[in-house]
Amino acid sequence: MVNESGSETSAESVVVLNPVSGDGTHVDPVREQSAVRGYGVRETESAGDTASLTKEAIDAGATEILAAGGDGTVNGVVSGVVEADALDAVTVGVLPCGTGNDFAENVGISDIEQGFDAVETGERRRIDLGFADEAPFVNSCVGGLTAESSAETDPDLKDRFGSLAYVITTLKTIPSFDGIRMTVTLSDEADGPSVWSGSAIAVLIGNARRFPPGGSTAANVEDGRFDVTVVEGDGSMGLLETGTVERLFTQDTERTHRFRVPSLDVEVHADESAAFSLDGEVVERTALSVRARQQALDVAVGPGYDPDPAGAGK
Ligand SMILES: Nc1ncnc2c1ncn2[C@@H]1O[C@H](COP(=O)(O)OP(=O)(O)OP(=O)(O)O)[C@@H](O)[C@H]1O
Repeated sequence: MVNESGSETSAESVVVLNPVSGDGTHVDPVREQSAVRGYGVRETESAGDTASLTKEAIDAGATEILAAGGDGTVNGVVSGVVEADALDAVTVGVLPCGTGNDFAENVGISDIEQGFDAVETGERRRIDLGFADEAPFVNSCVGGLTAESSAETDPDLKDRFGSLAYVITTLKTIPSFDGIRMTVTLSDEADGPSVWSGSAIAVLIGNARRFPPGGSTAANVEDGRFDVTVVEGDGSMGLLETGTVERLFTQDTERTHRFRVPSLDVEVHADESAAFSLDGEVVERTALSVRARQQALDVAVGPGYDPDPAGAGK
């Protein structure tokens, strides 16, 4: 099959390749493996391409789309599947080529070869998909201070904290910070809504990723619930040391509030806005409605996938 721009595409199985993910060393191996295994390759040329290339491939008949990149690329591919209205028709695979690769890790895929193998012979699971208003996210939606550009964020911090690294970078670089005044309305069919209101450093909404005080960062991603952590600000926080900031997000303190709910609404109070990072893609908002759509996304998972990583439905 030949597309509008004249390049070859494989109709059914397409790799959407971000050549600038990670350190770029993945480009040749991904191209080679795709050719050997008979996949079409669509390569992004600019930041907004991932979703549109995915949608084009689906419109041309693709039923398997492999995201070759990091978490931002997975997010772009899933956005393209949603735009094509193809959640019930398409399986998403992941070839981990980014800096952090949180999502790949949480679905049990550790390298490029394993990503291809998962699509060809692995198990398919339907996992939860988060929506922040209309925008999907697979890993996490992290709201906090207006994030500094991702370029300033240390790759090691990104590796360990994923999207949260942007908030941590900002906290470490601003001279003082009072917290963002917000109201978080958490809804659970069983218990009805509950409300948290106050000054927050960050609100962390995990779908495939949890933000626990130690232990695994993988979440149960088939239970239709988010792991939500609100980290409260005390109104007198000065420039913080790296260790202090990291402890805020890795330990349970009197400032940490945890919830497990299928939906929540975040409202940032008048005259403030917050940056929300959806799998690392940053948007500014004063209000956000966040919903889990249970088992909405079909994913080719690897041998290390554990549907209930923390045990007993946690
Ligand atoms: N051809 C391109 N040129 C410039 N930017 C691109 C291109 N294709 C995609 N992007 C952008 O690259 C960004 C980062 O991609 P991605 O998250 O996959 O890699 P990463 O940051 O190295 O990994 P991770 O998120 O796992 O740490 C995304 O925001 C995406 O929009």
